[in-house]
Amino acid sequence: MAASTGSDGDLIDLDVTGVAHGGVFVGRHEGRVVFVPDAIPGERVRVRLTDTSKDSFWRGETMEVLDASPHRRAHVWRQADVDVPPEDRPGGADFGHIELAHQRALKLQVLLESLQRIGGIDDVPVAIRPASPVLSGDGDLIAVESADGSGWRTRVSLHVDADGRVGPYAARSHRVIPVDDLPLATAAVERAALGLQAGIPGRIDLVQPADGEVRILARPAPVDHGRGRGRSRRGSSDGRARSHPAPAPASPGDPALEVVVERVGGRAFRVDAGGFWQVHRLAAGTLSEVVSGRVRGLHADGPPIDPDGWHLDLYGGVGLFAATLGDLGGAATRVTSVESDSRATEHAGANLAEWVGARAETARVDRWIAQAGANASTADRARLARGVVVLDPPRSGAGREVVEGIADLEPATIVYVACDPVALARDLATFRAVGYDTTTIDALDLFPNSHHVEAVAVLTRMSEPR
Ligand SMILES: C[S@@+](CC[C@H](N)C(=O)[O-])C[C@H]1O[C@@H](n2cnc3c(N)ncnc32)[C@H](O)[C@@H]1O
Repeated sequence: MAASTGSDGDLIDLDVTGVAHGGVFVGRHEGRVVFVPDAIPGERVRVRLTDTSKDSFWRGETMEVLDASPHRRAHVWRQADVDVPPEDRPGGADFGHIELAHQRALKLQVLLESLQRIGGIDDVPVAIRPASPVLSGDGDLIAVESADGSGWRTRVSLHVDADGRVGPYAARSHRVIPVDDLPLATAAVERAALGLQAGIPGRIDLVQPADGEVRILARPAPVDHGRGRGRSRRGSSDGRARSHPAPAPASPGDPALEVVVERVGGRAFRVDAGGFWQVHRLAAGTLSEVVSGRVRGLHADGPPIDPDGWHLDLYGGVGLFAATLGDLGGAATRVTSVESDSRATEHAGANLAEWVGARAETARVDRWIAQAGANASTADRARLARGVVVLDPPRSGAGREVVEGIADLEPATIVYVACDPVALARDLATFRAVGYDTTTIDALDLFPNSHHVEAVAVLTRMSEPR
């Protein structure tokens, strides 16, 4: 078939047939793949082409819905709806126009397709579910996911541009969009955000830890002494996200370094206000519960984790999953949390103080694993082989070197907590090649109204240790 012709700015009508990784939808125009946001499979939409530079696919933006899916609803964020000009739609809620149950079905589909296509995994049943509710000791509901998936963000980043505008970035852009509401944020974060006055250009993080009080962390953009030529502090005029200067790192006395407390069940975790903590108000509890439940499920007849094992929490942050393992193993649990951020490690040390065998180490996981592989004594290797390794890497995943290094330690069980389906699928394929089978995968909707999905995969060793 002759290749279709088209230019940026052209309008085409597109039958949307599928969902792709990254919050975009896909259709074909005269045989050529076109990716568009703000649509739903089954819809016919009018699209303005925005990138026709590639032969293999084009990109566009949805201007109008010609034939709506029965799963379309009024966008949870009014300003992000399809009747607003695309350049004025704030980013961060790219599934907000879809009924919540159908959002979950689409996320599950993306995960399953990644697992099959990239991971070669098609024999593990996977279901998706919302965040778990929090119950009181008497079983009363204390906190629950909202019916429309709003009000969950305890952390929000806004931006101040050079003209003093405050707001989120527009979708796929570094253009600041002033907004009237922030429906994904908790009510307190939304209130605080909408009350912000413009300050110096840069980022403003709003954080609501367990005490309920919102911290406002101003992160001015670093002064660019000419080294960042070609990068723009005001964003690029074509509306696409490009290289952007990161805010200056926190310095002593910075409110980002204030120590706040987060709670999971009855347990308190110290964390820097500007440090990493799960964003959804129910996420840390949900993930801890799933990890704990799956590990317990492997050993229904004995202790949930081997009391003689050495257990690891890799990419451990302030020790959330090390504590989960500690709760499973009891006071003497030997568990090590490995994390590259030294302040997070410091907090992990305090958070894990009740376990005499717990340690928190500041290191890059790849280096720590390589050293353990090279230097562990025979006794330590035997303990590691009886242990559980939890890993919760950033979006890019763990990668081949880390996966092979973990496999070299031959732990009995691996629990992989993932926030990117493609990176997870790639790493699971590597794990399989080095002797680990994926036995269960739980998909969790911890980012409602966005395309993001969390997954917890459990892997077990295929054969006896060497
Ligand atoms: C997704 S967070 C998980 C943190 C923790 N498991 C939790 O749930 O609170 C990933 C963590 O990995 C850390 N990190 C990123 N790259 C790392 C690396 N190469 N080695 C060690 N830690 C890393 C980050 O600082 C961050 O704390």
